[in-house]
Amino acid sequence: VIPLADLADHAARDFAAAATPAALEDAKARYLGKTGVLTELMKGLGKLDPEARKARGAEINAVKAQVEAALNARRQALAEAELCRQLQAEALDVSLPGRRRGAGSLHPVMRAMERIEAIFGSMGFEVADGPEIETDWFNFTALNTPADHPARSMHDTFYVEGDHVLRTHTSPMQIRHAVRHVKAHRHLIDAGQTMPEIRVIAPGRTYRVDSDATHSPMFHQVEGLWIGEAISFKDLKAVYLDFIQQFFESKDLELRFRPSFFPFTEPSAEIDIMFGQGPLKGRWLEVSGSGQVHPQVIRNMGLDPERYLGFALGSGIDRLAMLRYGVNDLRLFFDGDLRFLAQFQ
Ligand SMILES: Cc1ccc(OCc2nc(C(=O)N[C@H]3CCS(=O)(=O)C3)cs2)cc1
Repeated sequence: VIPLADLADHAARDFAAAATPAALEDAKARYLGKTGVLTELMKGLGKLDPEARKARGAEINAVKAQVEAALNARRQALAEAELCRQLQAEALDVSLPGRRRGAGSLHPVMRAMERIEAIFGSMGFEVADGPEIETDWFNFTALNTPADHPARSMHDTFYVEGDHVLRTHTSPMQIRHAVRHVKAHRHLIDAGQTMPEIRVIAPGRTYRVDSDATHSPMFHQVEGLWIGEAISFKDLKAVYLDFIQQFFESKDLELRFRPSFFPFTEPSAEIDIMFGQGPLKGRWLEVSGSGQVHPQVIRNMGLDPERYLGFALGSGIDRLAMLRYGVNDLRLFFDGDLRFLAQFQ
């Protein structure tokens, strides 16, 4: 049995040893509960005479108050310890940088297309647009491609119902633009006055039945057309050299024409470039086709080929983008893999 005088200290040590609120409630019960020490002492008061009971009762109440004070102090301490633990556990480091919401970005082929449009735009070329599903006339016939030409075959061209095709190049847009331009200036032409030159590029999606590391069924082309009364190969070379130097941001590159054949140009030439530095240094790279627009195509625009002439060129935008960005597999452009695309933020 603990003497009354030591009870408060004893209880305080008991409460201090209680590590959790539940343990503290158990310790509390030992002193203040139904069978607690203090409760038993109070019960013992009944045996005493009134005088002694009053005095003893006061002594017990004084100790009870000390025990309750010790109990509340411990409750407070446990509550603060719990709060401190929570604050530690749930602390937010407000100095951390915010979580970025990944910003989208333009696809590398579209970046190349916009770059090409800006460069030709600075040389006075308009940008034509037109349907991706084309008629046989605009995709082949108007471009002097004979009925039995291999390009028309099913293993090269996607046919959709009727005699429509998925355009195999962006040339149809050039023809459409030229026909509209000639119609709009018919009055000047017939009056023997000067028709404003046709100076247009036609960038866009094109489709061919082909698929490997350097060919995709859908790819992107840009074609250029400059028609006037005295436009020749020298203009083509000047325009193309300026374009390609700006596109690759380098004057340290050479350009050469290599004789070739296209139904819509005569004479025709492939254009190769060679970088003076970098990983592709010293290698001739085919980048375009070009030529003097064929007289029949001039006629199909509604112009007299004895009076109007000019050049045309065509380039694969995906190919130019691959060269500019060092991409070695065309299919990477179309996989939609964010690890690849994020490099072009
Ligand atoms: C009215 C009109 C008249 C002539 C035209 O000639 C467009 C031309 N294209 C090429 C050419 O070689 N193109 C290909 C090269 C790479 S590619 O991406 O496969 C397309 C040469 S001349 C176009 C429109």
